[in-house]
Amino acid sequence: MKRRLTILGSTGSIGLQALDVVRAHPDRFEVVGLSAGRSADVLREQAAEFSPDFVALENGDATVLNDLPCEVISGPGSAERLSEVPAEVVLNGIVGFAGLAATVGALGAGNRVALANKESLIAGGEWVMSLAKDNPLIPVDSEHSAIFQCLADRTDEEVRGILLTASGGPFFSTDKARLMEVGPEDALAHPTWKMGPKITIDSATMMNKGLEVIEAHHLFGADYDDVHVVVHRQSVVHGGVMFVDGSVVLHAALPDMRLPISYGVLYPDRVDVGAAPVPFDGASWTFEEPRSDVFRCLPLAVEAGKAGGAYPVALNAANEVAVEAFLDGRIQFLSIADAIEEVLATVPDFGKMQSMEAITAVDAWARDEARLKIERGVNA
Ligand SMILES: NC(=O)C1=CN([C@@H]2O[C@H](COP(=O)(O)OP(=O)(O)OC[C@H]3O[C@@H](n4cnc5c(N)ncnc54)[C@H](OP(=O)(O)O)[C@@H]3O)[C@@H](O)[C@H]2O)C=CC1
Ligand SMILES: CC(=O)[C@@H](O)[C@H](O)COP(=O)(O)O
Ligand SMILES: [Mn+2]
Repeated sequence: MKRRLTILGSTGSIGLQALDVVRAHPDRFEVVGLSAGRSADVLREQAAEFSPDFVALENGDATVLNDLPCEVISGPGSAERLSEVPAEVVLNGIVGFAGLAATVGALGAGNRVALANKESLIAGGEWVMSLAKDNPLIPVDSEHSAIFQCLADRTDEEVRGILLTASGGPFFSTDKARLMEVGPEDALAHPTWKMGPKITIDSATMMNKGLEVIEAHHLFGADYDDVHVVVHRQSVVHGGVMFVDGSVVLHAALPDMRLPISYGVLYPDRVDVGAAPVPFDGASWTFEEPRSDVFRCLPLAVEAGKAGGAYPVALNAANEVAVEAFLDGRIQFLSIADAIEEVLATVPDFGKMQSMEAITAVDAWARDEARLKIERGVNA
């Protein structure tokens, strides 16, 4: 049976790997829709190969799509409109807060969501989970896919905690003096994963792990103190579940996003995506404590998650602005955490985050605040 699949962000790292999965298993998929941000030419080529019913282009020049034999949606809100088109599964591979509207759109339309866009859960939190009550939300983030697989249908009473592994990024062993000098090129050199620029910088600051703690809290209903981050430099063990009897079930695979993507879109089936098996040839697996004194984004995120309400929304927005500023060479690497900390220190009472309007208002406020603080010199 073919699964009717929409891929949002088909021109990005997650999207391209999802299309590799479809290419490897054409008998398993019918492509309903593909969406891009600006890359109209790439989207056009993808449409020619995968014959979707719809393409959606959020920001680019859509005229090159005009002669495609499918419906073209273009302009702001395109991905959200595509997310609402009936599909058996919508893979959300959009980067950043921009993905929230599409997660909400897909869930509202009754479509199953395979979620790579973790920012949806950071900003949308309980509200998104409440929308997902009747529709499954399948995690695609590698650690959460791992944990989801380890949990299977275990009950809350059996589970003591969640184990979230972190690669430690390119700077795990770098001293603080050197971290004041590292630039975008250094930070984009992730040791184990090849990903888009935003998440790669998040991995280098360890904000990615902080966002993933919040993501695990929402997806699995885990208390923050029961989500344990451990640095595992090899990125082979992706996560685990700690049980009340003292045992831990771990998930291992070589670092290859085609695995969690294929599992997420074909759940509960598993297929061969051509990944190499985990070698048991004497290679060591190591586990270490995170350096939260240097990588302050991790504790900042956990604090924001615990505070709840507007705090995780503001954390996410400030982080997006600060990462962009770092990539543009406007702030130093360590100033990413400074900018976020300064924004979090001034969050007013925004009330409950139970609608797109409420969340968008906090997001816009925090972006303005972060830009102001960066302009005034967060490095000073
Ligand atoms: N890459 C990975 O291995 C992993 C990624 N994730 C998460 O998955 C998400 C995607 O990451 P990744 O694939 O690395 O990111 P990329 O930057 O590689 O790709 C982002 C995709 O989103 C599209 N896009 C960007 N802005 C908008 C917008 N405003 N509206 C609609 N579409 C937009 C881009 O389109 P275009 O390029 O055409 O402008 C592109 O297709 C992130 O949330 C990330 O944290 C999670 C785990 C692993
Ligand atoms: C592949 C994936 O899921 C990323 O989120 C990955 O976890 C990033 O690596 P870090 O562990 O360095 O954040
Ligand atoms: Mn991850």
